Amino acid sequence: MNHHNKMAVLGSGSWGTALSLVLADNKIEVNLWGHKQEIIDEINERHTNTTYLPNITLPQLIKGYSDLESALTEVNTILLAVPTKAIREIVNIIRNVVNEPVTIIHASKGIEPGTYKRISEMIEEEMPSHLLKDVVVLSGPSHAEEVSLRQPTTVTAASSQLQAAEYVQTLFMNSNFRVYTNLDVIGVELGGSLKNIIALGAGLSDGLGYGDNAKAALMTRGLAEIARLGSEMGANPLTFSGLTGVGDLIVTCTSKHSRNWRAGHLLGQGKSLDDVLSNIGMIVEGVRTTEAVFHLAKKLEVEMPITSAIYEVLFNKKDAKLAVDELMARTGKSESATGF
Ligand SMILES: NC(=O)c1ccc[n+]([C@@H]2O[C@H](COP(=O)([O-])OP(=O)(O)OC[C@H]3O[C@@H](n4cnc5c(N)ncnc54)[C@H](O)[C@@H]3O)[C@@H](O)[C@H]2O)c1
Ligand SMILES: O=P(O)(O)OC[C@H](O)CO
Repeated sequence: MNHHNKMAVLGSGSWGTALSLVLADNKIEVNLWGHKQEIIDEINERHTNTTYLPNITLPQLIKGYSDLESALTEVNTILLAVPTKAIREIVNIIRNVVNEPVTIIHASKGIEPGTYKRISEMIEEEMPSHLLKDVVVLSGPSHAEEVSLRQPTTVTAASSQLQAAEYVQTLFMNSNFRVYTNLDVIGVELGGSLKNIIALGAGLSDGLGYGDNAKAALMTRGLAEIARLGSEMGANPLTFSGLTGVGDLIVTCTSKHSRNWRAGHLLGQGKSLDDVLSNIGMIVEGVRTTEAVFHLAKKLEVEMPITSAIYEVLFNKKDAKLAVDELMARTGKSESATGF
C-alpha cells in the first residue's frame, strides 16, 4: 500500500524517467519535471522519451512539466534524479516554492569537487530545516535501460531515520523492483559515487585490450580503496559488501549500459575526454567524482592508487597503458595488512 498517490520527479533524463515508470506502475501519479521543453512535450504528447529510453511507452500517470513550481503543486515527496552538479541549483528552487515540510529522495551518484560533500549533505545545506522532513538516498545496481523494461532490479533506500527509508521502500517496491532499507547514508552514498571512478578504470582496461584478470583486479582493489576512504569518512565498512557497494561496482564495471564504463572504454581506445563526453551525450558522473575524490584522498591521507592513476589519465593526459604499468610496478603489499 502506498501512503501517497502523487509525487514530483525532478530530472527527465534516463534515471528520472525510469524511476517515474516504477512509481506509475505502483499507481502513483508522477509530475515529471525537466528543463528541456521538447522532451516534456514528447512525454505529454507521445508518452515516450526516446532521447533517453528508446522503445519504451510511458504510463499515462506520468505527466511532464517544464515549470518547476507547477510540478511541485500538492506534493510532499520529491525525487531528485539530476546530475550532481545541478543539485544545489534545483534545491534552491524547491526551497522557494514549497510551504510545507517535504521528503526529498535523491537518486544521483556523485561527490562535489572543492567541498567534497555528498548529495544528502548538499540538500541539507541548501534546504531550511523547517521545510525538510527527511532525506533518503535511493541507490544500488540499477541501469535505467533494464528498469524501464521491468527486468528484476534490487536497490537500497537509506536514511538516518528508519521510518523514512521504509516509506521510500513502500513507494518503489514492486514485483520487478525490490527495495532494501539501510541506515548507513554515508556508506550508501559513497559506494554509489565512488564505483563510477572504478568503472571508468574498468572501461579503460577493456579499451586497452586487457582481459578479465585485469578487470577483476581493478574491481577488487578498487573496492578496497572505496572501503578505505569510506571508513575514514564514517561509513560502516560492511555496507561496501552490499548492493550499493560491490553490487553497483559489478553492474557498472561489467555492463554495456554503463556510461562510465563506455567513457573509459573510448578513452582507452585513444579518444580525447571532450570527444568521449560529447559522444556519450549523457552524464558521466565518474569524471567529476574522480576529481573530487583524488583531492579528498590527498587531504585525508588515504592511499587510493587506482583513483590517482585514473585522475592522471583524465586530467593530465597520462598514457593509460603507462598508468597500468605503474600500478603493477608498485612495491609489494599485504592484502590483509589493513583489512582492505
Ligand atoms: N541512468 C541510470 O541508469 C542511472 C542509475 C542510477 C543512478 N543514476 C544517477 O542519476 C543521476 C542522473 O543520471 P541520468 O542517467 O538520468 O542522466 P541523463 O544524462 O540521462 O539525464 C540527466 C538529465 O538532467 C538534466 N539536467 C542536466 N543539467 C541540469 C540542470 N542544471 N538542471 C536541470 N536539469 C539538468 C539533463 O537535461 C537530463 O534530462 C546521475 O547522478 C546518475 O549517476 C543514473
Ligand atoms: O551508466 P552509469 O555508469 O552512470 O551507471 C548507472 C548506475 O549508477 C548503475 O547502477
